[in-house]
Amino acid sequence: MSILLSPDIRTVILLLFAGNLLAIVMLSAYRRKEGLELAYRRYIAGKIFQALAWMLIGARGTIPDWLSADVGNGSLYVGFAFEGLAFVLLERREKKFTRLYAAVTITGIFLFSMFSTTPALRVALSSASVGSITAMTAILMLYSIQASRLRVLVACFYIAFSIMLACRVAYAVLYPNQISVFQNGPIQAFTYLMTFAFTLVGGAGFLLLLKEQSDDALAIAVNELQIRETLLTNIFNTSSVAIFLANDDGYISMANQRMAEMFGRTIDSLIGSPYLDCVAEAQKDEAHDQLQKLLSSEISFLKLEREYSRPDGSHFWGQLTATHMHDGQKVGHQLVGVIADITDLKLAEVNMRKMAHHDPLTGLANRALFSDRLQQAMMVAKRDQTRFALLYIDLDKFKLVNDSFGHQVGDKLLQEVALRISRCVRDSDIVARVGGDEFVVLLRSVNTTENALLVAEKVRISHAKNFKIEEHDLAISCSIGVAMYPDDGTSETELSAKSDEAMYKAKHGGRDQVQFATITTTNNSL
Ligand SMILES: Nc1nc2c(ncn2[C@@H]2O[C@H](COP(=O)(O)OP(=O)(O)OP(=O)(O)O)[C@@H](O)[C@H]2O)c(=O)[nH]1
Repeated sequence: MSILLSPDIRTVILLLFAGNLLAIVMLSAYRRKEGLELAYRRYIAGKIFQALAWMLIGARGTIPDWLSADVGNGSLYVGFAFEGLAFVLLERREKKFTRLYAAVTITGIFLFSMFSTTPALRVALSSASVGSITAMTAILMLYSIQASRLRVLVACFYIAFSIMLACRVAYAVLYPNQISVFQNGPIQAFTYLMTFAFTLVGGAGFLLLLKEQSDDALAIAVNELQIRETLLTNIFNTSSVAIFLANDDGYISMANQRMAEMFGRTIDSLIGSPYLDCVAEAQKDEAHDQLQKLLSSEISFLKLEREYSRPDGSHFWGQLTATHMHDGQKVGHQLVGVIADITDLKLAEVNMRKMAHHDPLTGLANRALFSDRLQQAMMVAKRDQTRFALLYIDLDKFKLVNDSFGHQVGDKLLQEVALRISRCVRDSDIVARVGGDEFVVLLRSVNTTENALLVAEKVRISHAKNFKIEEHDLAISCSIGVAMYPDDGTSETELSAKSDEAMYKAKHGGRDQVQFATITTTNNSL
């Protein structure tokens, strides 16, 4: 007991040195959480400076006095400043605190070097500086954003230590002859033992607070993960697109409700079945190759349009977006696929394409498509040195039908006429509607004027039978102009102009007849 009350001060200083040294060793092995490194490094630095300080102070008498007193005390302030800063930085990583601690420490060092002329003044100045730093740390910890119980407790220790140091300052000022650094006695013993206890409590407190911060961060991370999981589950379950996971054998391991609906199957029947089973037969080989590339990481992303099949035999078009995923050793290679049903889009696309090239009333080719086919036919005929015929057909007095029975009847008549003309020619020929009641026919397979006349006459005669439109029995004839490639022209403009000219010849000749651009043929006689 007597040893406890009057320990040798040098021994206690040695203990303080050793205690700080051990704290450094222990802390170096501690694994801290990311983001807390700055506080952790400051604390270690604090312990290094404190160990150095106690070593220099303890060596008083064996090393130069300025080194022991000035550098030793300076190191002590810096050590406590780093330690205090570490506690503050655990929660608030702000530069202003570093500046605050630096200012107080530098002031302490300056005052000590200027005014520590007597042992008592040294004690007073040293205690005042350390006390100010620890008091500041306690206040900053208590004013933290969320002071936990542990933080308040550590701050209380700091306050107690500051109060003790304040008492020591007062004692040194009041009784300057009774105090110096190495003087033995109960007050000195109490001071140093408190400092030792404070060192232990501070170290344990810091580690616990470090752990508390890590736990809090972990709890926040877990909470965020749970929120994300809930969000992802909701997206997965309520998505309007099919979402699935497939393992490295291409077997589906997870599928959402939309996928089951899209494929006309149950989720249970999808899970465990090969993804390729869902692909339409015609695309299976290609899909297999792409799946292999994805699963072997040859490609990491895939976006394409694919035809899928359902167990009832029906098909639909889907846009597949697939990504390759590798999740450590747990699940290995995985494929994440998203399929959007684009069947309606595809149909609309087909219709749009058709509308761009076809006459909406009759379904025949329009002028653009006809022109394209005519160009092709000219190229082929030029290369093969063959001929072909172009018919220009205009209905006779069609206006009368419109005027007498209305446009609706006129439209239906045009549809019927389109049908009759189409039936007179081969599938390889092209029939187009290029104006109100004007049609053109490209006879690819006809290379003599005789044959051209035969087909043109067939078209003309196909109009001889009355058209039954609604309750009306309509008679309508047509005038046909024929141009031959290359005899009448070798360009679209020339051929069109010549067939048009021939058609007008037929109109002027009394209608219901066929006229050639360059040879005169009176059809009615045929
Ligand atoms: N019902 C209907 N009529 C159309 C359409 N496009 C044009 N027409 C009409 O078709 C008629 C074409 O008349 P024209 O070729 O000028 O003259 P026509 O009465 O046939 O007399 P000719 O050609 O001289 O024998 C006009 O009355 C146009 O308004 C259409 O899509 N539907």
